[in-house]
Amino acid sequence: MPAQFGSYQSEIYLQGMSGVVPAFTNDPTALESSARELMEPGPYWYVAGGAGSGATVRANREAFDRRRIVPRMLTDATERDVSTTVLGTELAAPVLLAPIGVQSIVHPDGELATARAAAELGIPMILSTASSHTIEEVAEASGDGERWYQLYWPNSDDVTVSVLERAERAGYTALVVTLDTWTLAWRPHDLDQSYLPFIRGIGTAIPFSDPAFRASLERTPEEDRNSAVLRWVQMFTGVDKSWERLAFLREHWSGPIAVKGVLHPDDARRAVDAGMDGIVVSNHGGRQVDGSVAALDALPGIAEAVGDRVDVLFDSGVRTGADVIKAIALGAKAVLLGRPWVYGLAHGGQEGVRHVLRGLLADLDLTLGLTGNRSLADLGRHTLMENS
Ligand SMILES: Cc1cc2nc3c(=O)[nH]c(=O)nc-3n(C[C@H](O)[C@H](O)[C@H](O)COP(=O)(O)O)c2cc1C
Ligand SMILES: CCCCC(=O)C(=O)O
Repeated sequence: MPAQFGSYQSEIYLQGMSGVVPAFTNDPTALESSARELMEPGPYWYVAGGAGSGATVRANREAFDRRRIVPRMLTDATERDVSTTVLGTELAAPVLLAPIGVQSIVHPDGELATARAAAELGIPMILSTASSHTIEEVAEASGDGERWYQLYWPNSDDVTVSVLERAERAGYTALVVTLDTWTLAWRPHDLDQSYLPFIRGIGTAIPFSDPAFRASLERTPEEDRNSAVLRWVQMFTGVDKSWERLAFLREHWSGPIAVKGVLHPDDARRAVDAGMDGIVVSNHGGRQVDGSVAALDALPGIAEAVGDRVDVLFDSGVRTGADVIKAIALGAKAVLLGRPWVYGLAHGGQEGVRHVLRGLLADLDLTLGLTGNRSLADLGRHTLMENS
């Protein structure tokens, strides 16, 4: 049975007829504005901010706005199917939750709330290595939901193996290895806060939970929390790796592996040569290289370079159903959604995340139909027109 996400709109009509309006706005821009009012400035700017002048955050949106969809008429798109398969996982819609760290600074339930909302809707959550709840706690919260794990590749083989084994034992199937944050970028908002929000969020779980990591410390996190957090940052960022070293991860992870943060077609080819199963075209939501190419502008060249040898995923700037359609038309199999559901989390924990995801899925389904398409396979470069 194809999922009929568009029926969400009918639910809203019915609510309206009984005089009830939704608890949260359906407008992503308004949701971000009210999150800004709700959240403390430190956590808000940690989420919303970008590297340097913010040029890449803006470029990501500009690249979407520059491309327009050309709708087709009388194609009988009354029934749609937005399902797809990515890295061996069957998805009801081409959407996953991007890995987002330290979610407890946004809402006390953090990753647990997000995992529950994602599982309710059948959307895989990619759990960040920088999670403020442990791998095992989040796995339990996700029930029978699909689980993917994101790796910040530690500068210690023992810790790497320990973290990967824990994730596999907890039922995580696919691995996403983030390449673009081997050190944190120049982020003025966070520097102005001395990274306090991040330190607060990371201190709640990670330094305390991994046995191999604990063994690497001179004093336990309970004795010296600040040193443990500092050690975490040094160990989980701090060192660039090589393409050849990806073989080590392959040895220690039995499921599919994707690399995240690829923006150049030659790097995409290297990922294929290194035996990766997927690539996430991403500039980390504009948080790493100020002035970087917009991720959407990098997507077509990469999709062309790798063909169907690996699954191409995309993130950075997706806000609406139309954005998902544009990314798929340019060669992505699915997209990762970042900040919008974090603002949902700020508004109402699990309920807020669910609200954002349901809205996006309904918008995608309706917009696909209204553009005259019945499935994702109908989309391609012909779907879009580029404005200069
Ligand atoms: C607050 C925040 C924390 C993030 N933490 C991680 C992380 O722990 N690991 C990771 O690979 N990417 C992380 N990212 C990047 C996202 O996975 C994703 O690439 C980005 O948010 C996509 O851009 P968008 O927010 O514009 O949709 C983070 C992004 C934000 C906004
Ligand atoms: C070590 C970095 C963790 C979070 C992250 O990826 C981000 O803030 O963008």
